[in-house]
Amino acid sequence: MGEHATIRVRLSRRDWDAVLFDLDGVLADTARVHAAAWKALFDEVLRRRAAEMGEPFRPFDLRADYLAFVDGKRREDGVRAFLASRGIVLPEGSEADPEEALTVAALARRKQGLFTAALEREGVEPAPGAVALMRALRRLGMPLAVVSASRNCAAVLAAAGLDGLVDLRVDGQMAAALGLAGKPAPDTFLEAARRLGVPPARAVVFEDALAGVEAGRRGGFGLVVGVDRGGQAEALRRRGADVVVRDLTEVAAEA
Ligand SMILES: O=P(O)(O)OC[C@H]1O[C@@H](O)[C@H](O)[C@@H](O)[C@@H]1O
Repeated sequence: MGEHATIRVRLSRRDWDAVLFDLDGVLADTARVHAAAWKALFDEVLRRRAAEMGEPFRPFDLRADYLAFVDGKRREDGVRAFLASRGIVLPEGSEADPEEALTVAALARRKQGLFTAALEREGVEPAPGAVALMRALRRLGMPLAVVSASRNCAAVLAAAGLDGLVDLRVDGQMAAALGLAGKPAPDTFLEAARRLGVPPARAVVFEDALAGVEAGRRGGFGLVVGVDRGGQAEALRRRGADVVVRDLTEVAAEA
């Protein structure tokens, strides 16, 4: 990306009353950390399965499988959706399951261990353009929320130095406490709009996940901006993005 990005979206305070951002892959560069943790988890399961069934090992695809089945969804929904794509249905299990159990609960817990370790190893950076756009919007008095499926949302926001820039966080922990359905259901975005006191039609959603743009569209948000980290612009449009940008350097704030 050159110094002067093409501006594809201009957000004015006259047109919009709030902006709701997804976190991983939109505000922070953590989508790759999640994807790598998912791959480590699933490849181990798939290897075990292949050995048991005498079948060839077909690894988790960091790009295609992540984007289609896991991205943007609650942790347990990601476990179920990817394994279902390989014809594998596991028992739900419970928090009491041992570490190596083949249950949804045990796999979700292992994913968290892998994610935390990777985060500590690699750190988190804000995504390109995120800080500048958030600051510019705040100067205009635009309320900003982060709406994420992640139960690590608060920690990631803080690690990326973005926690002081948002007015509201609706994350995986709040969704679990309130019983809100995860993306692609619109519930978490609608909860954010409700808490900010703005009608969805006057709010903008930024999302990089297919499940996320679908949630924005189903929620009746005024503008759904897809963020394409590479190669899925068309798919984002089909699932509900009104416009697609490559990153937040292509978005400007205007009075
Ligand atoms: O496991 P967590 O941190 O609660 O996050 C759930 C999901 O959060 C989403 O934001 C990510 O796109 C997914 O990769 C991740 O699995």
